[in-house]
Amino acid sequence: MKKVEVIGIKKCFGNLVTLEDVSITLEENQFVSILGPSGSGKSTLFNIIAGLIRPDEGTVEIEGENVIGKTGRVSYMHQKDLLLPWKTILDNVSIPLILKGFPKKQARWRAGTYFELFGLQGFEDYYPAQLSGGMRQRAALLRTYMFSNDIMLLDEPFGGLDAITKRNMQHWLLRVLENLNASILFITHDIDEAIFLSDKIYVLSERPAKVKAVFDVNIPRPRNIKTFTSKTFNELKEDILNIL
Ligand SMILES: Nc1ncnc2c1ncn2[C@@H]1O[C@H](COP(=O)(O)OP(=O)(O)OP(=O)(O)O)[C@@H](O)[C@H]1O
Repeated sequence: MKKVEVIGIKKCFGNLVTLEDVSITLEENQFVSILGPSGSGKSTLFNIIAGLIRPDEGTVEIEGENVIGKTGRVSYMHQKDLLLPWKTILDNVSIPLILKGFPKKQARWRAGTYFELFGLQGFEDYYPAQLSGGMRQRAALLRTYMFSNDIMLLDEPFGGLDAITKRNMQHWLLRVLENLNASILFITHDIDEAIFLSDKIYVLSERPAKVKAVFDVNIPRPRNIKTFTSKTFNELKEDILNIL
């Protein structure tokens, strides 16, 4: 089933054309990456899918429903999605449930049931500043997941992490996703990350961003450290590098 269908999106800011005829499809339980140069309009595309801004042309359908200008249907993690420093991790992660109307106690209980899966068990009462960068990102991802369990837009969630933590987070994310029912759109600048995580990769051009190429990632799951050195991985990487 199609979870998200973006059709022919065009977006200008004044005279600046950022997106030009962009079409993207996300199927149920798929992991789809959007790879593109800085400033090409990837975040703008997510803002349009999330209903935060309106395109000049084109439509966005979520499960067949037109959602232009409608928020609340997907969960969205921004590049620098900060946890509230004055709230504990458990309270931070409970926020979406409280916004949805759950009483505080029930929200905390429900959010708490995911702490083990997200590698945060035992840190419920810590404050964000007391956690490592990787743990903070896992908490931010869990909070995102609490918004809407099925469709997540992740805008470079590992962009600010060091190389080793980033690699660990990529492996962790794949393991977690095996246990969750989620369809994911993922923005990244990192070709290795896109191949390792995705079922499909859209490569965007420089601004105005158009879809330059679409690659299916035919690498079996579960994937592991050996994936990075496999023949299929490296052939695909070469194909993508040739396009960029
Ligand atoms: N509200 C706005 N008003 C005017 N220009 C904007 C607005 N939002 C974005 N832009 C411009 O549109 C272009 C695309 O921005 P966007 O943030 O979508 O790019 P991006 O591909 O996500 O970049 P990065 O990878 O660096 O985050 C940029 O040139 C940006 O300056």
